[in-house]
Amino acid sequence: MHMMVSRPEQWVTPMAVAGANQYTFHLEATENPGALIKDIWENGMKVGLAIKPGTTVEYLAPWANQIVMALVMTVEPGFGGQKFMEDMMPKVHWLRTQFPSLDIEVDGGVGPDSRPCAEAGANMIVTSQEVRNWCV
Ligand SMILES: O=C(CO)[C@@H](O)[C@H](O)COP(=O)(O)O
Repeated sequence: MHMMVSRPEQWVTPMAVAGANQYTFHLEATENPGALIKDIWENGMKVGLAIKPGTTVEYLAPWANQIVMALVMTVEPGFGGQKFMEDMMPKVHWLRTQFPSLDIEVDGGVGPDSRPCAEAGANMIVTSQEVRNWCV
Protein backbone atom coordinates (compact mmCIF):
# COMPACT_ATOMS: atom_id res chain seq x y z
CA MET A 1 0.00 0.00 0.00
CA HIS A 2 1.33 3.45 -0.92
CA MET A 3 -0.10 5.68 1.79
CA MET A 4 -0.05 9.14 0.28
CA VAL A 5 -1.57 10.56 3.46
CA SER A 6 -0.89 12.87 6.36
CA ARG A 7 -0.50 11.24 9.78
CA PRO A 8 0.44 7.81 8.36
CA GLU A 9 0.76 6.45 11.89
CA GLN A 10 -3.00 6.14 12.22
CA TRP A 11 -3.43 3.65 9.35
CA VAL A 12 -0.81 1.04 10.27
CA THR A 13 -3.04 -1.23 12.31
CA PRO A 14 -6.10 -0.93 10.03
CA MET A 15 -3.99 -1.79 6.99
CA ALA A 16 -2.39 -4.76 8.73
CA VAL A 17 -5.81 -6.02 9.79
CA ALA A 18 -7.06 -5.57 6.23
CA GLY A 19 -4.25 -7.81 4.99
CA ALA A 20 -1.67 -5.38 3.60
CA ASN A 21 1.81 -6.91 3.40
CA GLN A 22 3.72 -3.70 2.73
CA TYR A 23 3.15 -0.18 3.99
CA THR A 24 4.78 2.71 2.18
CA PHE A 25 4.59 6.13 3.75
CA HIS A 26 5.94 9.58 2.94
CA LEU A 27 8.97 10.66 4.91
CA GLU A 28 7.66 14.22 4.96
CA ALA A 29 4.41 13.14 6.62
CA THR A 30 5.85 12.03 9.95
CA GLU A 31 8.00 13.55 12.65
CA ASN A 32 9.30 10.18 13.80
CA PRO A 33 10.17 7.90 10.89
CA GLY A 34 12.07 5.45 13.09
CA ALA A 35 9.12 4.78 15.36
CA LEU A 36 6.78 4.39 12.41
CA ILE A 37 9.11 1.97 10.63
CA LYS A 38 9.31 -0.11 13.80
CA ASP A 39 5.55 -0.09 14.20
CA ILE A 40 4.99 -1.23 10.61
CA TRP A 41 7.41 -4.15 10.97
CA GLU A 42 5.82 -5.09 14.31
CA ASN A 43 2.46 -5.19 12.56
CA GLY A 44 3.79 -7.80 10.15
CA MET A 45 4.28 -5.59 7.11
CA LYS A 46 7.31 -4.67 5.05
CA VAL A 47 8.23 -1.01 4.91
CA GLY A 48 8.50 1.34 1.96
CA LEU A 49 9.59 4.96 2.26
CA ALA A 50 8.63 7.64 -0.26
CA ILE A 51 10.14 11.07 -0.86
CA LYS A 52 8.59 14.00 -2.68
CA PRO A 53 10.51 15.84 -5.42
CA GLY A 54 11.67 18.54 -3.02
CA THR A 55 13.20 16.10 -0.55
CA THR A 56 16.80 15.04 -1.04
CA VAL A 57 17.91 11.44 -0.75
CA GLU A 58 20.13 12.30 2.18
CA TYR A 59 16.98 12.48 4.31
CA LEU A 60 16.02 8.96 3.28
CA ALA A 61 19.46 7.41 3.57
CA PRO A 62 19.50 6.97 7.38
CA TRP A 63 16.46 4.71 7.09
CA ALA A 64 17.46 2.75 4.00
CA ASN A 65 18.73 -0.27 5.90
CA GLN A 66 15.39 -0.60 7.71
CA ILE A 67 13.16 -0.61 4.62
CA VAL A 68 12.64 -2.84 1.58
CA MET A 69 11.68 -0.15 -0.91
CA ALA A 70 12.49 3.49 -1.58
CA LEU A 71 9.92 5.35 -3.63
CA VAL A 72 11.16 8.39 -5.53
CA MET A 73 8.21 10.55 -6.56
CA THR A 74 8.68 11.86 -10.09
CA VAL A 75 5.71 14.24 -9.85
CA GLU A 76 4.33 16.28 -6.97
CA PRO A 77 1.85 14.05 -5.11
CA GLY A 78 -1.73 14.87 -5.86
CA PHE A 79 -3.02 13.60 -9.16
CA GLY A 80 -2.18 11.61 -12.26
CA GLY A 81 -1.29 12.87 -15.70
CA GLN A 82 1.54 15.17 -14.66
CA LYS A 83 4.86 15.52 -16.48
CA PHE A 84 7.64 13.11 -15.54
CA MET A 85 10.45 14.86 -13.67
CA GLU A 86 13.55 13.36 -15.18
CA ASP A 87 15.68 15.49 -12.89
CA MET A 88 14.75 13.05 -10.10
CA MET A 89 16.87 10.33 -11.74
CA PRO A 90 20.09 11.32 -9.94
CA LYS A 91 18.29 10.45 -6.70
CA VAL A 92 17.50 6.99 -8.07
CA HIS A 93 21.06 6.55 -9.25
CA TRP A 94 22.48 7.61 -5.91
CA LEU A 95 20.20 5.22 -4.03
CA ARG A 96 21.05 2.33 -6.38
CA THR A 97 24.75 2.99 -5.87
CA GLN A 98 24.51 3.22 -2.11
CA PHE A 99 21.95 0.47 -1.53
CA PRO A 100 22.30 -2.14 -4.30
CA SER A 101 19.72 -4.58 -2.94
CA LEU A 102 16.98 -2.04 -2.22
CA ASP A 103 13.83 -2.01 -4.34
CA ILE A 104 13.61 1.44 -5.91
CA GLU A 105 10.28 2.59 -7.31
CA VAL A 106 9.48 5.68 -9.35
CA ASP A 107 5.96 7.06 -9.41
CA GLY A 108 4.47 9.73 -11.59
CA GLY A 109 4.45 10.67 -15.23
CA VAL A 110 6.22 7.52 -16.37
CA GLY A 111 5.42 6.93 -20.03
CA PRO A 112 6.08 4.14 -22.53
CA ASP A 113 9.80 4.94 -22.49
CA SER A 114 10.83 4.03 -18.99
CA ARG A 115 14.51 3.67 -19.94
CA PRO A 116 15.65 6.71 -17.92
CA CYS A 117 14.19 5.06 -14.82
CA ALA A 118 15.77 1.69 -15.52
CA GLU A 119 19.10 3.19 -16.46
CA ALA A 120 19.18 5.18 -13.24
CA GLY A 121 18.57 1.98 -11.29
CA ALA A 122 14.83 1.79 -10.62
CA ASN A 123 13.37 -1.71 -10.67
CA MET A 124 9.72 -0.79 -10.06
CA ILE A 125 7.49 1.79 -11.71
CA VAL A 126 3.99 3.16 -11.10
CA THR A 127 2.08 4.46 -14.06
CA SER A 128 -1.59 5.19 -14.61
CA GLN A 129 -2.39 7.83 -17.20
CA GLU A 130 -0.17 6.22 -19.85
CA VAL A 131 -1.82 2.83 -19.29
CA ARG A 132 -5.24 4.44 -19.68
CA ASN A 133 -4.00 6.09 -22.89
CA TRP A 134 -3.00 2.69 -24.30
CA CYS A 135 -6.43 1.26 -23.48
CA VAL A 136 -8.50 3.76 -25.46
O1 LIG B 1 -0.63 9.36 -7.14
C1 LIG B 1 0.18 9.82 -7.87
C2 LIG B 1 0.53 11.24 -7.88
O2 LIG B 1 -0.18 11.87 -6.87
C3 LIG B 1 0.85 8.94 -8.83
O3 LIG B 1 0.66 7.59 -8.49
C4 LIG B 1 0.34 9.22 -10.16
O4 LIG B 1 -1.04 9.32 -10.10
C5 LIG B 1 0.69 8.21 -11.20
O5 LIG B 1 -0.08 8.49 -12.31
P1 LIG B 1 0.52 8.99 -13.66
O6 LIG B 1 1.43 10.13 -13.35
O7 LIG B 1 1.24 7.82 -14.25
O8 LIG B 1 -0.67 9.39 -14.48
